[in-house]
Formats: sequence, C-alpha cells, structure tokens
Amino acid sequence: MESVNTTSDRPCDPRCLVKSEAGISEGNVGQGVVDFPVAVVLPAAGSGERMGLSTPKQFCTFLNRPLISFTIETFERIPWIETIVVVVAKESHDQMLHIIDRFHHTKVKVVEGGATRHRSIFNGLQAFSESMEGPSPLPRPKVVIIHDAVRPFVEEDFLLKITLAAKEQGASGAIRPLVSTVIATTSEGYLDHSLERTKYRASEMPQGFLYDIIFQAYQRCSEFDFEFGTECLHLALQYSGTNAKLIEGPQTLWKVTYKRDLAAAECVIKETLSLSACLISGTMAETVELASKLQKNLAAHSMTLDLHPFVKGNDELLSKTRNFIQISARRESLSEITEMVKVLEEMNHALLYPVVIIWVHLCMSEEPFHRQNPDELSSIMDISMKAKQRNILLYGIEVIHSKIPELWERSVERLSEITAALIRDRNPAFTGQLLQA
Ligand SMILES: Nc1ccn([C@@H]2O[C@H](COP(=O)(O)OP(=O)(O)OP(=O)(O)O)[C@@H](O)[C@H]2O)c(=O)n1
Ligand SMILES: O=P(O)(O)OC[C@@H](O)[C@@H](O)[C@@H](O)CO
Repeated sequence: MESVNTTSDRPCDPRCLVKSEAGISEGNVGQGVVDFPVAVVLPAAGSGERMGLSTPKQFCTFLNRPLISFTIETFERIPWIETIVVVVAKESHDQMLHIIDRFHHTKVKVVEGGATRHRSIFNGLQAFSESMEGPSPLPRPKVVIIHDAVRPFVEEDFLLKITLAAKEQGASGAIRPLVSTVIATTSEGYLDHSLERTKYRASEMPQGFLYDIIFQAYQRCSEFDFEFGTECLHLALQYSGTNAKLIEGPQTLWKVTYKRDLAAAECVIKETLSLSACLISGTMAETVELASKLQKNLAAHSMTLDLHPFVKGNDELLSKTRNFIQISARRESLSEITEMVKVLEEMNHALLYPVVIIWVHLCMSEEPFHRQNPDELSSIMDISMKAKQRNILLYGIEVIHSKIPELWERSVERLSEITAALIRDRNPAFTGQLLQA
C-alpha cells in the first residue's frame, strides 16, 4: 500500500465548465451537507478482454492520459471525499504509482486486486479494516462509494445523491433504463421468454454503502459469489439484509467495455474542452474587428470566446479554458506566443489536458507573411515542437486582410472553421504549421 501527496495544484477540470454553465460549480455541492467521512474504492484490476487490446482498458490512453487517470481526477476534486483506494493487479502496481506521480493525483492509495471483480472490491474494502498482517489501515469511512475505474464520467451532484442515500438507507445504486429487451433462452438456443422491459433497469455505478454493511456482506458471502457475482447491491441484501435505494443516473455513467467506448470517452472530453476559449486581439482596429467576427462565428460552433488580454498570473482567467487564440498583425507577436507558452508551462496548465494555442497572423498587405518572413516559418515549427513536449499544441493560421468585402468575409469564415476544427480535434499532427485561411 503506497501513499502520495495530498495537495492539489491543478486548474479547473474542463468537465466542471459544463457544470458551471449548468449552475453547478465544482466543490461546493456537498460542503456542509456531508459531515461524515467518505471514501471511494475503484476496482481496476481487470484484464479488459472485451476491449481486445494487450493493454488493460483502464490503462488505455487518449489525450495523452490513461483512462483511469480521468476517473481518479473526478473523485480527487471532490473536497468531501477523503480517500481513493485504487485496486490494481499486482503486475500493474508500479504503473499505477507512475500514473499517480505523473499526473499529480492526490488522496490515492493503491492496493492489490484479485482474480475477480468482487475479490478486488473486497481487497479494496480491507484497506480500511484492522488486520493482523499488512500496513496500518486507512481511517474507516462512514460511507464507501464503489465505482468501476473504467467509468470516467460521474458528476459530484450525483455522487452526493448516492452518498446521502447510502448514509440514510445503508446502500444505494445508480440505475439506467434498459436499451434492449432482456430475454431468456432455452438450452437449445431458442427463445424461452422475454422480460417486460419497463419492470427492469440496468445496474450501473457508482454505488454507495455504509462501510460496515458492505464489509460485513463481503465477509459473509460465498465462494460462488466471489467467483461469479457481479452485483454488490445483491451482496448487501443477501448478507446484510440491506435493500439498496436505487437512483436513476445520467446517461454519462456508461462503462468503458469495448473499443467504441474508448473513442466515445475521448469524444466527450474533447467536446467539453472545446466549449470556451480566451481570445487576445491587441488594440489595432483590424485585429479587434477580426476578433469580434471570429467570436460571433465560433458562437455558431457552440464555442464561447471571451475577449481577454493574456495576463500572466491571471490564474482565474487561465483556469477557465485550455484554448488561447492570439490575433496579431505584427510579426513580433511570435515572441508573445513564446511568452504565453512559457507562462502556461510554468502554471502546469497542460498537465491533465492538452492546451491549444492558435496564432492568427492578420496580413495587412497582399504579400503573405510566409513570403515576407520565410525564416519565421521555422520559428513557428521550433516553438511548437518544444511546446508539444509539454502537451501544448501550437497552430498558426494566416489570413490576408482583403480590401474586397466578399473576399474578406470568405477568409473570416474559413478562419472560423479552421479555428473550430483545431480546438475541437486537438490533433498534434497540424502543430507548427501556418495554415492559410
Ligand atoms: N478481477 C477484476 C476484474 C475486474 N475489475 C474491475 O472491475 C471494473 C468493471 O469490470 P469489467 O468492465 O468487467 O472489466 P474487465 O474485467 O477488465 O473487462 P472484461 O470482462 O472485458 O475482461 C473494471 O474497472 C475492472 O478493472 C477488477 O478490479 N478486478
Ligand atoms: O459485469 P462487468 O464485470 O462487465 O462489470 C461490472 C458491472 O456488472 C457492474 O459495474 C454493474 O453492473 C453494477 O453492479
């Protein structure tokens, strides 16, 4: 069992931007309501056979991070959750410690999993219990949340509902409507009967329990349960006589099981990252006009651009987004981009999610920038190569300020489309290029 640092030094989770727009700001949902210790057990010792990859799915990466890191981040941001126990296979122990260190995760303890999910969960629960052998136990929680490590999208307000219901009822669980009818088959592989779908629900995660109830259930359950069971709520009912309160959760609770689920998870995160951007335009009339047009056009792509000067130390502003668009007509502005990269690196702003910087060069003459300054092209590439190593993706776009209104409008439209695509896709392949709008 290992412990790691307990301070958190990270900018806002982009997914909380969604909540903040929905009026739910991170971190104050449960304060004052949860006045008892809460811990989480994340079973993550599976092999991910259905994913069909050599890497267990919890360690498959997207946006330069393993799936499990996104799930841990969700829980470590919640102030009323004290401890996160991650249960991994013995052979993944060092890899898990590396992930914790690499992404500065907090509150995390790592314990060894078992041959089945129930055995892994029980091992996780035992981390809180006195035992003759082994290191000193973690402080015993009043409520323990059990959540599959391969379900990265769970929101604080739903976790609060599950936690409070578990405190009151002894057990609680997330459910979702079935999307396919459940049928029973004969031994010959024919239809025996179908279940009336309205009477059934899919059991999802998170689930919450009074710690003593679920720990007792695992102490009493059979070898058959350990070997073949998949439902913690059943154990609580069968062995602790506790009937779980069922709470319908959002559709984002899905479990990453197949390859398509990994692609879907990446898509959800990218969508959330692209909701906002910081737009820096300087004071020149033409750049201010272009910024205003860009802001209006990107609103049509569901992107909110806030016009702000990029001020070092303005952590409140910088923590709100991971997208920065600098519009400039001056050649020297590349040095400003270098400074921006330096500030973002010092803030570790790209630790968890790739940061996008788009340098828009407004060419006031008919002679494109790259013809006027051929050596600058290599500078953009050099700056972007270094920035990419720190998860900062730098793109260049050149737009010529045509005197012909139709040409100018068409260029602005193309600039908007390219900008939206770069922010949304965050494709490292296009970094360092000077694209033409
Ligand atoms: N012995 C096991 C088996 C599963 N799990 C965890 O339980 C969660 C849900 O299980 P599942 O989706 O079935 O994961 P796998 O067993 O890895 O997937 P598969 O059945 O495709 O092999 C996952 O986070 C998985 O890592 C675990 O901790 N210990
Ligand atoms: O069954 P699997 O091992 O694929 O995954 C575990 C799921 O069954 C479980 O997370 C929910 O059904 C709730 O118990």
